[in-house]
Amino acid sequence: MLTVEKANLHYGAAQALRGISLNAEMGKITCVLGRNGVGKSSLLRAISGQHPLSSGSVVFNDVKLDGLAPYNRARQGIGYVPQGREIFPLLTVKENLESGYAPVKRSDRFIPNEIFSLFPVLQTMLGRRGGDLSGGQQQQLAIGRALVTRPKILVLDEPTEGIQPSIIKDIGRAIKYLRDSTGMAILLVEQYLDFCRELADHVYIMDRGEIVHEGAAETLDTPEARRHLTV
Ligand SMILES: Nc1ncnc2c1ncn2[C@@H]1O[C@H](COP(=O)(O)OP(=O)(O)OP(=O)(O)O)[C@@H](O)[C@H]1O
Repeated sequence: MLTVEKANLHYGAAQALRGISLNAEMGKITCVLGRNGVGKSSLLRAISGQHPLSSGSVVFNDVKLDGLAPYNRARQGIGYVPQGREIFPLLTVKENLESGYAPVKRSDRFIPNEIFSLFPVLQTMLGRRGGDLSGGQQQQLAIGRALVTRPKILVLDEPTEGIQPSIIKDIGRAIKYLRDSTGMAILLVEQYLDFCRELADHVYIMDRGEIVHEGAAETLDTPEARRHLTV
């Protein structure tokens, strides 16, 4: 299980996370919802090691991650799919996938077939440049690249952002498959309510750097939860 405890994070004098505590359990999909700018990406950057916490801690399967570099967190099993996907545009799809080899041991340095079963388009486009793919295909590639690192938890930053509905469905199916077949934990932040309602086992809502609601996916339909999500 991933546990974030009393996390505070600053950008200079500006505080983006204010005492955030949450859990993401193995074999469960945990969604963090919230409007623009409430600190969702900052939370994931803190978990993946892209930005340090000012105080508080991140613990994964009893290992304290604070102070570990991103590649060492990847070795601990944290697979991070960043907002905007961050595909290498001039590298091929195959090379982009292979860029996930860095944290894995030599014997695991191959692309698992499962990735092509989940996202067949990646197999047909292996020789194409990452920058030539559509936004939805790049999102699939970014998830594929994270899976190459053999994660125990997949951490996704707005996987539906700017993506057409048919590919959103494919991505939703893939996320459910990964939960059910591998028992990995999935933690995703989103603004797209229906996607979370459909997928989540547990939800949190953030507002201005704080957790303001926590519960089962059905609780998203309560007036109290809606109040934090409407613009
Ligand atoms: N590198 C940075 N330097 C300074 N302030 C930042 C930086 N990154 C984010 N912020 C600020 O921190 C706050 C939280 O931003 P964050 O990106 O975590 O929110 P978010 O909920 O992910 O928003 P979005 O949905 O727009 O991605 C915002 O006020 C934002 O302007």
